[in-house]
Amino acid sequence: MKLIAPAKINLYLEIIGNRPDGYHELVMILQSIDLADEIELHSISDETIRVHCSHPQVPTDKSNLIYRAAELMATKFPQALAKHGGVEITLNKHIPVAAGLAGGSTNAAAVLVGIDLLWNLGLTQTELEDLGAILGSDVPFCVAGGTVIATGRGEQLSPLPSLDHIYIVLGKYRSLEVSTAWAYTTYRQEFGSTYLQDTNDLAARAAAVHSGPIVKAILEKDAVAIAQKLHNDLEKVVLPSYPQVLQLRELFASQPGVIGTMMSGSGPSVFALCETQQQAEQIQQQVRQIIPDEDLELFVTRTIAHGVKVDS
Ligand SMILES: C[C@](O)(CO)[C@H](O)COP(=O)(O)OP(=O)(O)OC[C@H]1O[C@@H](n2ccc(N)nc2=O)[C@H](O)[C@@H]1O
Ligand SMILES: Nc1ncnc2c1ncn2[C@@H]1O[C@H](COP(=O)(O)OP(=O)(O)OP(=O)(O)O)[C@@H](O)[C@H]1O
Repeated sequence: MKLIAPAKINLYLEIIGNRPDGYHELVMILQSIDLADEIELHSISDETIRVHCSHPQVPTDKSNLIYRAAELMATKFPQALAKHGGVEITLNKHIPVAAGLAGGSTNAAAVLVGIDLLWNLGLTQTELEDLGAILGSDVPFCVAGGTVIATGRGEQLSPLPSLDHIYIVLGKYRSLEVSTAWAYTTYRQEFGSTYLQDTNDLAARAAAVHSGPIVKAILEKDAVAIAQKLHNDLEKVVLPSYPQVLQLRELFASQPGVIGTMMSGSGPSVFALCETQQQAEQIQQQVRQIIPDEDLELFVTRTIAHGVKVDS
């Protein structure tokens, strides 16, 4: 079985409070993009989990989110494991690693969906999302995909009408990795005093985003209005610490045809929104001429309406 595991960008990321579990209360708008990994998955006779990936930055031991997703399914469904045997999983990596694009999260989501099908478990999407939440805050979204408002620590999903064919130029320096935990911890240290405390205030803030300008623009499929309302609180701590990311963001913003630009998630990926594929390709070429450094990976991709799916 072969599955497609799309990456994501954050069109909106607001940190609104602390949680008792040490995570942050968020209001986000997550968007699936065409840049994706491929996951091949098949049953093997013994009850083991084998992970293969040739990417130098991706571990193939038990720390890999692919392994952890398969292990979770084996733990939750021991009878199915005994009946069908273990799984051998091969990851063909295209999504930059530790980039703010949910690379590991979407791989985990693909394994949950794939094993559900392989073992004929018949799990609902909500059940798969709930299993995903055990593995990481972005995994439930990666199961669902499309255009979604996410609250809580990112696992409470409220789907929006999907955006597709908004074109994107995405840039990530191979040598840069940003720890998501570092970004949130640093944000808390610097801005934690602004956090909302009361549950009702948190709910009111989430509702305000739901009825606010960027969701209105999404409902109207107004790409220019969406691009003007992009937001990411984590830029406040990542950009000052990573000047190359700030430089790339400013370079994107200066290119004709770019309607908006933002860092994705905890970075260091930066994306620029464009209205046509031709504009995106021209911007990619222009940026490559300005920054010939091969350390900078540049992609042209687009918004899509789905998350993890079986490759037809
Ligand atoms: C930055 C984003 O990618 C935006 O979509 C997500 O918020 C992070 O999603 P993720 O990488 O799946 O996050 P997890 O693997 O669950 O958590 C990684 C670390 O990020 C921090 N974290 C994550 C989510 C959240 N709501 N609050 C947090 O403080 C925690 O320190 C946690 O230990
Ligand atoms: N399947 C996987 N693919 C990529 N990285 C993985 C995987 N499994 C574990 N990792 C580890 O997870 C770390 C974070 O990688 P990942 O690509 O998921 O970050 P990310 O895209 O920033 O995630 P998010 O946007 O959810 O914060 C990497 O440093 C890598 O060592």
